[in-house]
Amino acid sequence: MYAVKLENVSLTFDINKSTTLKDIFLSLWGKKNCYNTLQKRKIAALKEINLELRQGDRLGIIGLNGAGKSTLLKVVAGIYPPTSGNVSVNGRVTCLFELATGFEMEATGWENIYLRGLMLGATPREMKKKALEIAEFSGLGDYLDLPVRHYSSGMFIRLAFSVSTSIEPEILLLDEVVAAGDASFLAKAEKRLKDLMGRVKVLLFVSHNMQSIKDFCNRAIWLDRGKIRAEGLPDDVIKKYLGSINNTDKKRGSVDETNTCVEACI
Ligand SMILES: Nc1ncnc2c1ncn2[C@@H]1O[C@H](COP(=O)(O)OP(=O)(O)OP(=O)(O)O)[C@@H](O)[C@H]1O
Repeated sequence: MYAVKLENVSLTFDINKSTTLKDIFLSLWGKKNCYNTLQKRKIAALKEINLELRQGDRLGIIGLNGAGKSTLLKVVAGIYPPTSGNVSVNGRVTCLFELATGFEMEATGWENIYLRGLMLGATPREMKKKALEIAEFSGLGDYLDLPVRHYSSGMFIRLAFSVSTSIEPEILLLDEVVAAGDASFLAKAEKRLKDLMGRVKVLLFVSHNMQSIKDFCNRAIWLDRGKIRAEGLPDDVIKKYLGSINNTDKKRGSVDETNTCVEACI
């Protein structure tokens, strides 16, 4: 039985860009046609992705900036519906990205611990048992009695990270950039995260750190302009990816370009 299955999944973002003052000046100088006040663009973030993950699969997702890695995680999380294709997920999903979103601003830290825990699939009884441990890990002390609208962004992250990592996920979606609060919190957060990544059954892990991909994953895909360019064992996929970067580097002298497919510009 699969845990995650993507069949021919494509996702295109429609972007409407208003004409700016700069565009108008450029059009006056004949540098740009500015008849349309709204320029329509399509960004093909994912193109015909096929993927099947089972228990024990720990998938590393690599690729240049803009290749579609985070979008892929968001499609699996159900945050973005695909433009075409099918996404099926069997199991409790925990997302460790965009941690600071989804709080009830008028509710206290304690109340948000319960609400988030329930949203992540824990039962009320489980949450009663876990709440104290979560509160302790967050280190937020008396702040937990206040509505979270009084929190700093670092405090949000502490709270969200503490809850999300205390509920045992079946499928863990992780974007490497988990800015987990200040230095004092970061050390214990990293340890907890590594423990969780080590024992979770199904992992989708986006990272630019190739060593982390090798350490935590047993499969990998290289996304290139929204398409899977290579898949297989992490070592092999990383070799292909880094090889292509070196080639591009030699040809162009730099690789700091984005890896996005802007399909149409009307
Ligand atoms: N909400 C959105 N609206 C419009 N375009 C988007 C949106 N989210 C992502 N994109 C576009 O989709 C493409 C893929 O973005 P994505 O964030 O998935 O890339 P990434 O591989 O995660 O990049 P990075 O390594 O820089 O984090 C980019 O061109 C980005 O501009």
